[in-house]
Amino acid sequence: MSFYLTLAVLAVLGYFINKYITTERQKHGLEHFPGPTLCAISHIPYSFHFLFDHPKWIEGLHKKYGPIVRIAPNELSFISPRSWRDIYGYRKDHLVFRKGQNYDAAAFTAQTRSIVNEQDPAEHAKMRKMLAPAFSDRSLRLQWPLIDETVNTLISELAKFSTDGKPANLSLYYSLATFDLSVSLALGEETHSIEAGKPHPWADFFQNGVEAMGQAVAIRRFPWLSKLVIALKPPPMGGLIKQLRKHEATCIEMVKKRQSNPSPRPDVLGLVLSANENEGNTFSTSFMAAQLSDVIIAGTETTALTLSTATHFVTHDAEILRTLREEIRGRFKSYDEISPGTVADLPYLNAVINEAMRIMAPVPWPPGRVVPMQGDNVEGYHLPEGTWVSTNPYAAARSPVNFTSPTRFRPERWLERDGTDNLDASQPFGLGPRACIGKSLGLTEVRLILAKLHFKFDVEAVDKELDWIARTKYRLLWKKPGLWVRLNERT
Ligand code: HEM
Repeated sequence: MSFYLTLAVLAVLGYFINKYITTERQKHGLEHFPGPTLCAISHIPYSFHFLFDHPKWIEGLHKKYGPIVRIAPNELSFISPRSWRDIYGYRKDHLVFRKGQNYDAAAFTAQTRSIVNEQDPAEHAKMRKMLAPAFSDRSLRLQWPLIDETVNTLISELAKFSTDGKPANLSLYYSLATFDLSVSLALGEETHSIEAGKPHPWADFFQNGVEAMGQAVAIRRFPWLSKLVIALKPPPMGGLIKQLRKHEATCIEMVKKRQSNPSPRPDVLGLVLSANENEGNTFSTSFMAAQLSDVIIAGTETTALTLSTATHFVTHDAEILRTLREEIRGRFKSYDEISPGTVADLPYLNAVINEAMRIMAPVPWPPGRVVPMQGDNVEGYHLPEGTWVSTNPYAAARSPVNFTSPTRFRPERWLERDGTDNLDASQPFGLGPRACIGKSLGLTEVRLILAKLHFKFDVEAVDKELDWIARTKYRLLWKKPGLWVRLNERT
């Protein structure tokens, strides 16, 4: 009897679970899209993976389910070049897809909106216009001497390793250099972490605080949990929230300091203030600090990761290293000829950089957007209003649907006239109105550092077996492993 009773209870339970799953699957009108059942009914898988391995998880889902995957109850992930254009680009007679709630977890959101997290397209356009004068070609030219000076400091410090015959950890030195560059170019503050050979105290935030933002993104998908965490501040969240507040206070202090010492130095703050003064615009200190915090966060580890990925793959392939060296050493007769103005058109160097950003997208999270009023088409499918969508930068650029031998580092694919790769599937700087405002600056930094490095030194990897992709951990941005090299200065 008890056997039949158990069977009956299980049957009823099974019926209700099945009914629940079917109802949840159909709730958002996305039941026709493939994906794991748990993702269709719960945010748990998305949030869990957001804490640890999101890009690699999404890459795996696309391999299993195809080019469109339902990754959360109300959310689809895409990988095609067309989806980049549909979701992020400008389309005639279409509304802009605004940023989704993932961006609410950024620094300063409790006080003010900023360029990265502003969701309203009209408000964002105003902010972008306000910051644009600092990122024009003219401004970049004014910043060239500042960039050159910091890169020369980096190369001089690295030369000491060559003299001492000790290996250097380029992962570390790239982060030190891009941090010094970002702070100097944003705020005019000198942090001298290259010379110190270790991160500036403020730079701690850029690993741990950014990681905290990633945790906040994961938690915010469960509003009750989010409230609980804010109220109880359990470790490590309590410490990380404190660190976020400290970072905000540091930014505000630095902006105040710079505002009380007006100078003609062409840093972002100076350029923005003078351009907007002419227009009669004024901004609160916390508003400016939020913008500069974004500029520093957005410009530091993205650039450092690109440098590290490029260096890793170049030093693990003798043919690529030889071709790159020949191009750089063939183009320049002396070190002093290498400058921000002369490194732009080295085709093989640019191909190496494009390939590094393809194989390891520096911004690896899904840049989520929301389908606007009355729904819209993405990749030919009409999606209901409010659906969350993204093209996954990591999965798209590493998909065999878009690239032949996608896990192979092959700069030549960027130089082939009639190659078969869908190069447009790799969009490391994003597309459309929210694309990277610092693209030219970031590329100038990367080109200059790599050109000077390979002109000055023969660079040799210490760990020939290092698996860069496996050892680089996702923590909203990437946490890089050590990249140890021997540097032999050329005579
Ligand atoms: C290799 C280097 C870089 C890469 C790959 C990169 C990538 C990106 C991407 C993908 C976005 C769009 C993010 C989104 O939609 O959520 C973005 C936005 C942004 N980036 Fe970069 N970035 C780099 C360097 C820089 C630098 C050097 C700066 C400034 C100094 C910078 C400042 C910004 C800002 C302010 C935004 C927000 C733009 C907006 O929403 O209007 N980035 N970046």
